[in-house]
Amino acid sequence: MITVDEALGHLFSLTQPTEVELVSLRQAGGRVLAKDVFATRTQPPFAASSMDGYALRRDEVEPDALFKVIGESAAGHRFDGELRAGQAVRIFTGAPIPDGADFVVIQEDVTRRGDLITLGHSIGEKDNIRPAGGDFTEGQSVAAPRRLRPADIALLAAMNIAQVPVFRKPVVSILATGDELVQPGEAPGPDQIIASNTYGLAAQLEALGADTRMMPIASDNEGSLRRSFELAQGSDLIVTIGGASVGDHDLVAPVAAAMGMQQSFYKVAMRPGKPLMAGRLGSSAMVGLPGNPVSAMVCGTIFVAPMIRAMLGLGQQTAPRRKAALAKDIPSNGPREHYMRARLDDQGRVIAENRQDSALLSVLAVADALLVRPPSDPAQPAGTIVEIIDI
Ligand SMILES: Nc1nc2c(c(=O)[nH]1)N[C@H]1C(S)=C(S)[C@@H](COP(=O)(O)OP(=O)(O)OC[C@H]3O[C@@H](n4cnc5c(N)ncnc54)[C@H](O)[C@@H]3O)O[C@H]1N2
Ligand code: MOO
Repeated sequence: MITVDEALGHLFSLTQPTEVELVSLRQAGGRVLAKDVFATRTQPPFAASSMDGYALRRDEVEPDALFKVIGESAAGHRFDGELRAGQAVRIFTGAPIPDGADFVVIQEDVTRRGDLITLGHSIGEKDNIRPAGGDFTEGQSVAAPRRLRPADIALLAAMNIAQVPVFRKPVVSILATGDELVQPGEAPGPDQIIASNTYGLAAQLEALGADTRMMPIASDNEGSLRRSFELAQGSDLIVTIGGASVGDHDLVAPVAAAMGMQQSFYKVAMRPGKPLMAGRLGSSAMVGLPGNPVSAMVCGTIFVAPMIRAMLGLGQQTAPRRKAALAKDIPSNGPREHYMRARLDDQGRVIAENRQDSALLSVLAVADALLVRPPSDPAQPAGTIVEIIDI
């Protein structure tokens, strides 16, 4: 059996970033910027007022000074003339500073009568002017790769970048196998259960930016599995679930092999997730996840999610870990790396769930984190610092 890190190394060598496509700004949120982009303009393009008030000359500011208001500068409509000594221009937030002015007094500090204003006694030093280019200048870049957050979208919009180069969403076909499975909403027979982890995995990978396709459930026979694999052809990644172990009905590996899969590995020293398999099938990377629902979801976090990030050009990174203190003792671990389902208490300390069976979705659903136990880790008392992966 290989280690989790070795398995990840193999999985990364099966992936490559997808091609670059241009999408409109409205479609770009959450996508990964594939090329550096450059501001096509300067913002603000002119010195602008940051307050509603009066533009005038700084060297004329003194208590009780009197000015004549000679016009108005509003956002979108500048004052066309030039301001001279003793003059002020009514100005609003975002409006261009008139030529000749270098200071804005906020209207709260001014008394106006007709077209005359008198300054108050506590004007201060702040000029209330945003200089041209104070936010960004033409040619300034936003560097790729970067997952575009709402703030990035606003910045690209301000830079007048309407079409954004992003990595194409990797197409992931998800293929459940097993005679016992029916889709949610269908009526299961007496020996059947509902396919669940396929839906969990699809939600997980969609949230990361994959375009997931749910294949029909394959029955436990060669013909059915073959048809499902054929339907999934051309995907960037084919993820099978179930049929990965050593039972008589575990046909994923033999059928994939008969269809030409070049296997990179089978079995990883981890718990849950031991019977993980991967390889290349035609033009697709293929990962065979174990069927136990929690095993499939944990492998989704530890293996498939990093593959998707790599395909999206975000580099080859393991699932992010952080440190936390144990709130309760934990028993010794066996020979495989263990990803225990765990909760965080209100002080951020971690508590391993009592029941760790890889069939228990209700336990996974209330877990906040996976507590990572190294192979053969001895029992640990409360207070020990451990590594966790937020889920
Ligand atoms: N003799 C051995 N038996 C098993 C071993 C072993 O090493 N020797 N490994 C165990 C481990 S660990 C796991 S994990 C499972 C993995 O088995 P498979 O990948 O072959 O999965 P199945 O047998 O098809 O299913 C296991 C379990 O999960 C349910 N299942 C399957 N697919 C789905 C789905 N899409 N949604 C919900 N539930 C699903 C299935 O009904 C089974 O209950 O093997 C152990 N056995
Ligand atoms: O490793 Mo299996 O994935 O424990 O349930």
